[in-house]
Amino acid sequence: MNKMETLNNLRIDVEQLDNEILSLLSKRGELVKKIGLTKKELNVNIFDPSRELELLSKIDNNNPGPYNIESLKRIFKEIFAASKFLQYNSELKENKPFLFSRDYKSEDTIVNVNGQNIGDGIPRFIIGPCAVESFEQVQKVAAEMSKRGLNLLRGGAFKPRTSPYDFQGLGIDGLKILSSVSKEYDMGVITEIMSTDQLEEALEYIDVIQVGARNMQNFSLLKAVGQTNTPVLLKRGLSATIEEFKLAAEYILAEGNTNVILCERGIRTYETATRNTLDISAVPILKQETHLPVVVDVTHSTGRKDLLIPTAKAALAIGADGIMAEVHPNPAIALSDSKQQMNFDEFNHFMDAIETFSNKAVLEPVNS
Ligand SMILES: C=C(O[C@@H]1C=C(C(=O)O)C=C[C@H]1O)C(=O)O
Repeated sequence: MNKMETLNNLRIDVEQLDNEILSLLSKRGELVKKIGLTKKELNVNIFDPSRELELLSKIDNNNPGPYNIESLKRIFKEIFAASKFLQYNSELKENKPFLFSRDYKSEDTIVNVNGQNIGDGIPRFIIGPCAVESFEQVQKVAAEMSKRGLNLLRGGAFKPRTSPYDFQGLGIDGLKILSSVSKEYDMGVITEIMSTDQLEEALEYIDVIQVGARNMQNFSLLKAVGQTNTPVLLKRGLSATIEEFKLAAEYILAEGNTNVILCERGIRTYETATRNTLDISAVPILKQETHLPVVVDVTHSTGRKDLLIPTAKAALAIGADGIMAEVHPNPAIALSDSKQQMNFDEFNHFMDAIETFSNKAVLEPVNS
């Protein structure tokens, strides 16, 4: 046998052993999963450091060589870590699909807000000023929306501003304005609540609680809104992955509130041409992987009025259930986001363009 053949034969033996190690690891994995389920019944922790130390010391005592004990410890610590992962995941994945998932519920969730079924296949429009500034300001916007048959009114009363010196919103007075205007025009009110202590009082005035991007992982707020029956519009965090976004929704669903609407509002990237980068592919991913309605906030994702029409068209074309956009009677003097809110002419032009587009899309479906 020449040297090359010897090498090949040795490698064949190594592969044989690798297969045996794999099958032993697989058997170990199955045992570890059973241990995990037993621990769950006993209500004890998955991670057991003293058990791991005991196993490492046995490995040290029984080590026949040639590997040194430090190498073996690293290998076995990896095995322990993979085993704990199996135990945590067998609990989550095998016994209980995530409540947001299509595995848990295959049909689309439809959230009814003031007679509008968000998620039923018809595009919905959530329109209003960035911040509530006065009764007249909100009333003017509502009147303009009403002319177009729109009845989902947004407006911020509690404003999470980047600078503490910027306008922080009118608070409860802002909610009262939203509520009385919405009664006058028969509209549903969507507004952001920033903390649990605002929640109870706010519920008297609003129809949809918005959890803003900066609060997407405020877990106590998510749990608190989950304990209500009021629909929740959950915005994607500034730098949140889709996985983190879905898990934030899970916090709300796990408390029993099934009326959750997801809102893609752009994410932070290196790109500076837009305020945020609209992650348009998040829409079909969320539609595939969750049963929840998905809306796109074209104002915050772009921060540019010239991009509102194309991004809204793209959002609807790719499967969004609705569009959120900001409108102000006089954006130049708005107390927040003055550059990105539409005035009434721009708003009507926007709606004309989107209505034509979505009717056309319905009449002439694009064959893929
Ligand atoms: C399997 C167990 O759970 C964990 C994983 C271990 C392992 O892979 O051997 C050991 C201790 C625990 O941290 C166990 O407790 O026995």
